[in-house]
Amino acid sequence: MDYLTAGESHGPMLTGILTGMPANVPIDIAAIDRQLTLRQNGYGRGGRMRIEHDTVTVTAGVRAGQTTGSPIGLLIKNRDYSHWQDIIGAAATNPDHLREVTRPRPGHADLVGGLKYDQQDLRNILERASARSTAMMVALGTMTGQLLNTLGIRALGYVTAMGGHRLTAAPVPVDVAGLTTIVEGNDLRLPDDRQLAAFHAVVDAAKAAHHTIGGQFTVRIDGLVPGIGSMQNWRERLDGRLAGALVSIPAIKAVSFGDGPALGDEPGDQAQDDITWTPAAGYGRASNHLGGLEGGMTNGQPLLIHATMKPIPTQPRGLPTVDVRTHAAAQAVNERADVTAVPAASLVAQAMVQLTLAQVITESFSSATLSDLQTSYRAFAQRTEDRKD
Ligand SMILES: Cc1cc2nc3c(=O)[nH]c(=O)nc-3n(C[C@H](O)[C@H](O)[C@H](O)COP(=O)(O)O)c2cc1C
Ligand SMILES: C=C(O[C@@H]1CC(C(=O)O)=C[C@@H](OP(=O)(O)O)[C@H]1O)C(=O)O
Repeated sequence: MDYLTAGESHGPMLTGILTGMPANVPIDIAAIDRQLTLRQNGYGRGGRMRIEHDTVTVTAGVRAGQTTGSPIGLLIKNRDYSHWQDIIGAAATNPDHLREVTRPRPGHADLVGGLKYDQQDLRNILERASARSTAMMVALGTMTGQLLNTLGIRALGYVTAMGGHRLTAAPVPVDVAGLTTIVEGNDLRLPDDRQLAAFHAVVDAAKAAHHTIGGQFTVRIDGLVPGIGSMQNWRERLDGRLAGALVSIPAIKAVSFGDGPALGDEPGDQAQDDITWTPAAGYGRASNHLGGLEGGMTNGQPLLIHATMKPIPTQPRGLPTVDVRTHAAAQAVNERADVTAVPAASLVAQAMVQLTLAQVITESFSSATLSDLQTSYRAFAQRTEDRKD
């Protein structure tokens, strides 16, 4: 399984291609559109999200609601393109250099991308570096999530901190199924909606002060059998693949598992998860400090992955920079921007986890068709289950 996207932020559309999906997987396009809407709806997002109404069109690989095993083509239109087609359309000449960017924004790809790709108009860099592409990642990830659901695997991304303000209590439901209703029912993807007003106030204060905020989120995955991933070679370690996928999301600067950085401070005997066994449940764990991963493999506990998003780099006041035409000191261009996008990022991370797990699982088990995959996955699960007695 592999996937690619193409598309500029203000170009006509985003394009996605997903190869390696088994045949005969039921695809619910309306459910993908619901996730696209959730990605757009986070409190603290900027004016662009009032222009777009993301929906996906499936152009290949799905027939009558089921995958055929062929490459899947997806597209999401950019409504904003109607304002940009004379500026960045493939045939546009833009003789008046409208919306040209020569004052690169610190924290963005603008400067280094311009140097690397030898572009005088840095818009040619920022258009592609923009996190607009994450809309397509959510469409692709949700589609692979529908495959994972058929194996009993469910993932959920939710927010735990914004602008230095943290959730004050542990979330009440402790499984993905219970958490999903709460998380998808509020506009900050919080697992405890009683704390929504306090988080809204943090976003409002940032907006009023004309600055931006980042935060932290968790992706939890339930239903994975032990033994997904491998300790054999570094490329096969699931922790490495998940971490790589998550830090590839724009603005994600740290990823950890289980107790994360706190593990470095804990005494050794309290930082592991004691192994238990009962005739009814087989192997179990007394805790989940390690977030469900040992030796680069799932251990049957829920996966708990945490990530940190830096504050949105575009600043309403424009940070100090240099004009690339003159090398004179300048104020960075102020593109329209979000105050924060941590809720959206938590959903993008959920999608990246879904894509990564679907890749690893289809690599590990026979997967030409959904029934091939279900048969070989269940046989593997059964073999490890049988070790209970
Ligand atoms: C969902 C989402 C929305 C974002 N919105 C903005 C934005 O409105 N303005 C901005 O400057 N950066 C935004 N970013 C972050 C930038 O895209 C990102 O910081 C930039 O491309 C540089 O990448 P890096 O931070 O990984 O180095 C957003 C990121 C995500 C995931
Ligand atoms: C378009 C999206 O996010 C964009 C990501 C982004 C950036 O620099 O990453 C900058 C902003 O774009 P614009 O300048 O058009 O307002 C965000 O709105 C999206 O999430 O769909």
